[in-house]
Amino acid sequence: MAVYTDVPPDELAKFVGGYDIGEPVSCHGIAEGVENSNFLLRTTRADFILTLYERRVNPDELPWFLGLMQYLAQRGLSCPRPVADRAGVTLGTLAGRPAAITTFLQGAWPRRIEVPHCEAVGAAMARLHRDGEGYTAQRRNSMGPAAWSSLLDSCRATGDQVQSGLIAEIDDALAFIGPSWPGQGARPVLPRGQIHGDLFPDNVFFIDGHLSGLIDFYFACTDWFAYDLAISLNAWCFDETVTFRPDRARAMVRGYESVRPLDAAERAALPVLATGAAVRFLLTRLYDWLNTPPDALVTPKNPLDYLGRLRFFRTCAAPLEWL
Ligand SMILES: Nc1ncnc2c1ncn2[C@@H]1O[C@H](COP(=O)(O)OP(=O)(O)OP(=O)(O)O)[C@@H](O)[C@H]1O
Ligand SMILES: N[C@@H](CCO)C(=O)O
Repeated sequence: MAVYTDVPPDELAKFVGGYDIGEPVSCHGIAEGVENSNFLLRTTRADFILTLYERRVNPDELPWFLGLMQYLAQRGLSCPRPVADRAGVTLGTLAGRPAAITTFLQGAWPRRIEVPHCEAVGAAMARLHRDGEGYTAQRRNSMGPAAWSSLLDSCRATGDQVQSGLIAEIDDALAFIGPSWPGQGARPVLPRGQIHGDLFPDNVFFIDGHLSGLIDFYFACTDWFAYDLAISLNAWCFDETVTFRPDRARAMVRGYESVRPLDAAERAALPVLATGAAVRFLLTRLYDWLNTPPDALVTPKNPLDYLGRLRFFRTCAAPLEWL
């Protein structure tokens, strides 16, 4: 369960009193997620999400994330909208943590992924890329290639306990990715802008098979659009046995291109971008696996699911034959 910080009732009442959203009726910790503490806050007027920012979020960057969500929501993208307090401020402090209240999004994430989900996610991602264009403030990808070596170093001593040879395999992948990444040497740069950066199934809500919205923008950043697609190809297009599902991947790319066609350089870069995305989530999962105490109220995700993805994408020739 991802509730790292308890909120005393008197502090909650004082905090909510700063907003014009009614009186708090209940506030329950939400079991899902691994990054932040999330609560379903029910007031006399409506349901909201209360988030206390924990681990990987740099508090100085919170105004950028909240501003992006506000901007995208104003352009019609269905995503949580930060709620301003009576002074017009969307970011506060609660129980010693940075905290914000956002609107509650109806729907549920798909427990069983079907091909049409993938097409809908592709289209929604492309709309996010298009609609984010007027949000000009940039945020460097703090989980991009520049961060991977030090993450790997922090796992180096104990990583092979998870699987023998794992660290050497990641070292080898990084040596391949480094010079092959867009913008390196003669490699072309790609179209870039605001990306979600973590568009996994548990961050996309559906109602009756229709996509109802996107949540969790706290890894959003300014990066190659095609890298966002590469992240979601990893997250959505493998089954439970970590077998690649080309039907899902084709549907995702089709959905994406119904809004924003990929150019030739983006298509050619997809294998290395997908390899990099596999390394990124393998590393963060590995770090969490090695550093989460057994009695913690959060269940770390299995890093080896991403080793399977990494191996798959490393064997793909460019351009991907299934596109
Ligand atoms: N705006 C929202 N509307 C409705 N439910 C929400 C909203 N935001 C979060 N939730 C609920 O809280 C859960 C966890 O939220 P979120 O994914 O943002 O947490 P996280 O700790 O950042 O997780 P992750 O591991 O995906 O990074 C979601 O799966 C969803 O059930
Ligand atoms: N979506 C990530 C967790 C949040 O960073 C994962 O599944 O590894």
